[in-house]
Amino acid sequence: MATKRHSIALFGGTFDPIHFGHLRMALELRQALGFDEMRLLPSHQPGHRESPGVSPRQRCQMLVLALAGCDELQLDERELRRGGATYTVDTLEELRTELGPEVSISFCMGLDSLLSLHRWHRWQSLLALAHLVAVTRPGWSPPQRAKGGDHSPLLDVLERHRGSTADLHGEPCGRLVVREQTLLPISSTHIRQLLGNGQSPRYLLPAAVLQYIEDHQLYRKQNTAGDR
Ligand SMILES: Nc1ncnc2c1ncn2[C@@H]1O[C@H](COP(=O)(O)OP(=O)(O)OP(=O)(O)O)[C@@H](O)[C@H]1O
Ligand SMILES: O=C(O)c1ccc[n+]([C@@H]2O[C@H](COP(=O)([O-])O)[C@@H](O)[C@H]2O)c1
Repeated sequence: MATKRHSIALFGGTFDPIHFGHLRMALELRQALGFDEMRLLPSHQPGHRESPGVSPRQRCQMLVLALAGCDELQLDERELRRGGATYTVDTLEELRTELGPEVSISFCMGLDSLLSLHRWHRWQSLLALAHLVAVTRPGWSPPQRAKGGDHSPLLDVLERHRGSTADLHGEPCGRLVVREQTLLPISSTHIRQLLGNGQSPRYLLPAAVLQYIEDHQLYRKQNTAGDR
């Protein structure tokens, strides 16, 4: 029978800005899957999408405010410290070197992120470094092979590595767990749109984060560059 080893979960994102959807997902995952640590991991410069509208430092400050007083979630700033284009495989390699081969590392994401995994930098190396945990989000269905369906490298890998919650604790890496969880229908895009239209995103994100956005006049229509 598998023994429980120290387990660290990472929840990576652009967090532009952080909102209650991210925070609830991270907290519920930690509670439901029994991770010893759950770290929010803001990316520096996502290689796969448009540059965020505010600076990495500002996104990080909003995370600090969002996590204040919460012992169950931590902030991991390594991607911001590393700078440059952010690739998850680099982060996992760095962590694996730091933590050694036995600690369980799980990289958590929404299902929308999992569906584009085959476009991530060196994606085939990810499961040799960590487990992947994907949470279903309204409007997205888990990947499925069509009857007599095409060859899909992503589906092949996902099927081969499918595992259970127990595997996340019994093994250090190499399993994919897809978990159904009620997700709050909130997105950073919607929050940015509200602010851009002069409307309040109140109740979608922590009050301290909204106060920071207002104090620094972020996400206004004319403000797209931030203070990089
Ligand atoms: N409402 C939500 N509940 C749970 N997870 C979410 C939610 N929104 C995004 N996520 C997940 O959080 C991670 C980081 O997402 P990201 O920072 O891009 O947030 P977002 O709200 O999707 O932003 P944007 O609208 O700018 O794309 C991704 O894995 C994504 O699937
Ligand atoms: O490494 C990659 O190529 C890669 C491509 C897309 C997304 N990611 C990571 O997935 C996480 C969620 O991304 P996003 O764009 O939804 O914020 C975040 O930690 C990104 O760094 C990583």
